[in-house]
Amino acid sequence: MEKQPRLLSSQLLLKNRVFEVTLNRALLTWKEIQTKKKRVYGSIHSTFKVAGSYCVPVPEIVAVREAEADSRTKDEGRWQKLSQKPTEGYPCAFTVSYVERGRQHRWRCSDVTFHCSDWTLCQQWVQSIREQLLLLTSRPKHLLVYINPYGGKQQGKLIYEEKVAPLFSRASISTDVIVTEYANHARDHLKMEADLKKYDGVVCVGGDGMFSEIVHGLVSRTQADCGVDQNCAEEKLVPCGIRIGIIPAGSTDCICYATVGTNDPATSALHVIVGDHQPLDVCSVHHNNTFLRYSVSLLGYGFYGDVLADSERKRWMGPARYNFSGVKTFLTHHHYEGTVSFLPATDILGNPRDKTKCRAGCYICQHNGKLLSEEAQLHKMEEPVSCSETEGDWRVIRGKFLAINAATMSCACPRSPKGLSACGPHHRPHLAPGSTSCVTSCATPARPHPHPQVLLQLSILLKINFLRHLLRHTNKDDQFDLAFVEGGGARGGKRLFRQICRDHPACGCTPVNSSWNCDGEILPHATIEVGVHRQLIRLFARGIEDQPLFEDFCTPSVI
Ligand SMILES: CCCCCCCCCCCCC/C=C/[C@@H](O)[C@H](COP(=O)(O)O)NC(=O)CCCCCCCCCCCCCCC
Ligand SMILES: Nc1ncnc2c1ncn2[C@@H]1O[C@H](COP(=O)(O)OP(=O)(O)O)[C@@H](O)[C@H]1O
Ligand SMILES: [Ca+2]
Repeated sequence: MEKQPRLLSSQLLLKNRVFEVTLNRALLTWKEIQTKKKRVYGSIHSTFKVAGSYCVPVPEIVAVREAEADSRTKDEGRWQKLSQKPTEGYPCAFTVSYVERGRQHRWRCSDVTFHCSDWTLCQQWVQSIREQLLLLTSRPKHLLVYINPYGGKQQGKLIYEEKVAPLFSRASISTDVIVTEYANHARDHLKMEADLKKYDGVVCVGGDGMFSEIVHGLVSRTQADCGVDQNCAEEKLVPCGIRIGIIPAGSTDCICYATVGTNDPATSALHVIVGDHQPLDVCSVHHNNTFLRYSVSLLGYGFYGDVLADSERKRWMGPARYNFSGVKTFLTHHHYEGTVSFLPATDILGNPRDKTKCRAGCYICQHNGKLLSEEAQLHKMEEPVSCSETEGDWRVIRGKFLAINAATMSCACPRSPKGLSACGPHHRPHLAPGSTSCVTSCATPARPHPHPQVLLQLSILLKINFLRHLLRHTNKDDQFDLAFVEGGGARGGKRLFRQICRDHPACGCTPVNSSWNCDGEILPHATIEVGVHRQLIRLFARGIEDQPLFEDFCTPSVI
């Protein structure tokens, strides 16, 4: 990093020890100065030695404030050593709150209090840090908060009041809070009433369904303001100008987990405070040229549709309803006949087994997902032909499916920390490359194909394999090396599935239709068209950071 000019540097006390504290535009650093007795030519000299050294990036400082009346009397001896005397009767200490990184991508707000020799110096420090914070223009100052009191374990209000509101107030963020009173309250308020010009962002306290309400409200509002017709499947949608923060308080919370790395309310609040940007792709779902819904996480027919339909009847169980309905659905083993048509994504990175990881500041997400490396060229040539037919550029798969899943993001969540998309080495695709990942688990093939990765198995074997496939969600293994699972990318901006046919007679043991699970909301239509809209929304998130090697709470970084 380019060396930044020093703005301020002083010797200050921290826990009764002397530190050299320095502020520049990028970093706040503090280095301990230990006094050590050293014998030189027979006389005792006091020499300084630099020991522990810590730093916090300025953008990760949450706030600075003057500390309350402090333990100055205790420090008297130390100040005398530094030949300084603290001013009587004034606060001579200031506290810096900053982001501290913990295990598994968790962030915490920590405090460090520095004691100054006089009031003027203390004021100078507080002022200088505040000035640096004011330069961070991407930080939100005024937020509109929607709380779903009904989702997850019905703790949304409590989570916000106890874990989030105190952090927002520490960061001097003002809020207007709406606790929703019915389903689609937040969506309709955003679409028709909210004065969005007043806010720097919208915060959603709830699960993926609540986030979906916010997305629908904002996207619909933006299209209405710009005269774009959502019913026209071919329309290019206009990106939303306002960012969304997600405080996880739902049952799966995969959009939060996949963009931050954990489902922890305080971590999410800190991501909002520091004002990061994470663009996300959004799928639009149409039926007969009528707009149905948007999807950001999972659009799943068959297994996940059936799990959802069953689990909604067991809401009283809370998040555990999915496990119960998951096992039940697995054991009932329904499969559905249908046709999937899609345009393979050959012009982007993020193929199955792509070696690049999508991490904070991802190169692929920032560079329009264009084919940029030789490695990607190679993927293009190796793209499997699979069991599908082709119709021009389109690939068509007909068969009996246990599940058809289109994941616009990794769908990583505590149940499946690596997510379920086929893209990326650990199945964590890019967050905004402009494609969706289509994973089909077929029961019987319409036509077997010799390619080893897409050869489909008979359904009795499939049942065993499907369990193995599910089990692999829970660990690091490759979910897509099983013979009956097909994974592939589908191109964005075009129709992904042309139709899932209802009219093929199914074999006697199978109900005719499942329903679509669209980000956890039931879509009753079977035939749908899906298109991907690149980077349509932006979150207050950084993407998943590379994990530090050390285990314990560790920031401020030790230099
Ligand atoms: C044997 C253990 C297998 C564990 C398999 C775990 C698979 C988890 C995949 C998770 C995909 C998540 C996609 C997320 C979608 C969400 O947008 C959406 C809404 O979120 P919200 O509740 O916050 O509003 N969530 C969902 O649709 C929930 C899907 C959850 C499915 C759980 C399935 C459990 C399956 C258990 C099968 C066990 C078979 C055992 C046989 C003896
Ligand atoms: N006040 C409310 N009362 C009832 N339902 C609500 C309310 N606010 C939002 N909802 C709806 O609650 C459903 C579940 O919310 P969600 O955040 O997805 O929680 P969960 O993760 O538990 O499913 C969503 O369909 C959402 O539209
Ligand atoms: Ca839900």
